[in-house]
Amino acid sequence: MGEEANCDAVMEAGNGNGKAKENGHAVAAMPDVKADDAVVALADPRLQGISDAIRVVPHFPKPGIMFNDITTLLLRPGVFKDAVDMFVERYRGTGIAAVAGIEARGFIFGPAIALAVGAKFIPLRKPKKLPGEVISETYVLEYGTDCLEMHVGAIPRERVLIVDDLVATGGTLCAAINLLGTYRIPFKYSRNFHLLRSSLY
Ligand SMILES: O=P(O)(O)OC[C@H]1O[C@H](OP(=O)(O)OP(=O)(O)O)[C@H](O)[C@@H]1O
Ligand SMILES: Nc1ncnc2[nH]cnc12
Repeated sequence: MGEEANCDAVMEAGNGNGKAKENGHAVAAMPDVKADDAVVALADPRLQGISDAIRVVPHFPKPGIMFNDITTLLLRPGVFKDAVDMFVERYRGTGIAAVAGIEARGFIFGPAIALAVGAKFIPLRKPKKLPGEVISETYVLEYGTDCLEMHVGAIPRERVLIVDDLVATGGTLCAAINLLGTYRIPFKYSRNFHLLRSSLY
């Protein structure tokens, strides 16, 4: 331990309360992004198309939830490609050795990004899906609790990009960070996690 932080937490294509759709921009949870990068990202014309392609379904799966449905984006190959490309362009050549995708929607975007940046893919799965020895992290969602698991043999010692479709409460992303950090995140970085957690909840 004592090494520099080497796990980037990324991604969303809308947020859970529909505000990302209101301002017309996808919101990215990128704790390592500098202000200048954020301005460039918001100015990217592809973001409007991505935002427009995501259907917002009110009161699904229960009253009060504004559900950001990415299946409508997947029906438009050009926009789907834009979403993948934006992450590939940001992370290609940055030393990402592994992409960790969160089940299930992180499995839609993660492998494409992994292949394009030349990284391996690590599935972070829901409980009782992985056959080998696992480590687990339970977390709270907008509509219940859940758990993520990762094969012990997949624990990366390298720079990892976490990919999912959306951040709502941030509980899933924090669980993924905790899971990846179980054996390798130094104290210095844990403090950053705390800031990330605060900003997302
Ligand atoms: O920020 P949070 O409040 O944690 O919510 C975001 C998570 O919720 C959704 O997944 P969900 O658990 O619904 O599972 P699914 O991908 O299998 O539909 C979404 O794909 C994120 O993983
Ligand atoms: N508002 C939302 N839309 C889509 N998926 C979600 N997962 C958690 N909250 C969500």
